[in-house]
Amino acid sequence: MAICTVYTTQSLNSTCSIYTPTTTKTQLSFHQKQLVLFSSSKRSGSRRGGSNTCVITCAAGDSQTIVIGLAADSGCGKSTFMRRLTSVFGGAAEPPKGGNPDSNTLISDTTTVICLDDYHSLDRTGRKEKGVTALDPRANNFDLMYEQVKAIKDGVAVEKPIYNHVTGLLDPPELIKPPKILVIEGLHPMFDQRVRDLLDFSIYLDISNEVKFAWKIQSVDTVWRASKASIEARKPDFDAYIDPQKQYADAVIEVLPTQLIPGDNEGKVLRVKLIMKEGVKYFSPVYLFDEGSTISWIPCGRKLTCSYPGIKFFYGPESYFGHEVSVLEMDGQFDRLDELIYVESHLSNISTKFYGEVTQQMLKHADFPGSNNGTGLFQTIVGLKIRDLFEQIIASKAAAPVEATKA
Ligand SMILES: Nc1ncnc2c1ncn2[C@@H]1O[C@H](COP(=O)(O)OP(=O)(O)OP(=O)(O)O)[C@@H](O)[C@H]1O
Ligand SMILES: O=C(CO)[C@H](O)[C@H](O)COP(=O)(O)O
Repeated sequence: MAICTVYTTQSLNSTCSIYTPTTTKTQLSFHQKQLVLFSSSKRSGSRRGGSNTCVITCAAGDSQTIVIGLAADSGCGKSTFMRRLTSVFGGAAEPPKGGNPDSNTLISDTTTVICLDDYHSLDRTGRKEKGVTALDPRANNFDLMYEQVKAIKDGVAVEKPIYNHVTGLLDPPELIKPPKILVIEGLHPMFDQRVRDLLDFSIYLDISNEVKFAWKIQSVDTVWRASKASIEARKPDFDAYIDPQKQYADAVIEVLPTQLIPGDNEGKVLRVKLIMKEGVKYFSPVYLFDEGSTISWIPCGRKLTCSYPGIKFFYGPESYFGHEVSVLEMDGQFDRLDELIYVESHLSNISTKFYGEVTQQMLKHADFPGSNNGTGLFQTIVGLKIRDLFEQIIASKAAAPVEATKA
């Protein structure tokens, strides 16, 4: 907390203006805000407010960390999504320099991504002994998770534990300094209400079981039976503790088998839904052609090459866990990523900074899983929406006056 002493006959530096009703010395206190005063004979601002109120307006508004939650089961594309998100902000995301080589943290200029596995309270042996999975709340320390996410949000660095996925042990902690954007990704970012309330935006990756199996088979084909068995063993806890979090998410990316090939369960062609909650501050849902209408669109034709089974978009309003949402759906896959610009130009509210930015991002990461379908497209768009949300929050803080009563 910094103390700011305000003399009404002085002006503040160029980022601040002071409006005060008297010429007497006034003391104000700020949370995480330091104001530099310069002596000047000029008086800045004008009289405003009641006789007992000082108002200070500062352009500096980036002292508080914005917190984003990303929930999903393991192996559901969180890391891929994080790579797309950090790329939107520019700069590479890397583990903390000189730290534990098995750290789960990724730091870039703007973002720090921490993995909530680091709040496991039981290590691998401990879970085995107690007969609980990592998805069980009893295997996680929500008090510490809350305290540390709150501290970071308030601008205070923390010593966060590390869960080592190589050894299955809890390693000594690592220092996490408050970034501009903190992403907490993992199994439980929206499970504990205290942590949930700290989130400025939340996302749930909802991968259907059929698709989960398909992705596991692709990634570890030699032990796919074990993977399938592990998905099945985790399912009761997944259903009890992970899946219900999607009701709290501001955006859900739901991944299902295609409907374009009757009876298809292969999980190669995907039907992906972007479910966007209405009424979320600083977040305006994406729409296709005409906001609020219901539209089914097959873009294949002169401008978009589509081989079998083609591509189908859907857009419309729906209800999701009692919330009003907008849903954008894409079934099928792109043959040529450079032609994605045709689809992008028909979408609105995608928060790009220039024409074709979605297509540029998709082309840049063409080798990431899901780049030829709705998973990559919607992850990229959500990344752009988060950048927009961040910029709006910063701008609103810069514009917001700080009010204090005269001491
Ligand atoms: N959009 C996608 N399309 C196809 N396969 C995908 C997609 N996203 C992820 N996968 C597959 O799932 C695997 C896991 O992806 P990723 O590492 O991004 O998930 P994760 O949730 O971070 O996993 P973990 O929790 O195990 O760290 C990838 O290796 C890839 O084979
Ligand atoms: O669900 C998980 C989240 O990633 C992991 O299974 C959990 O963190 C335990 O990890 P490990 O299997 O490496 O002991």
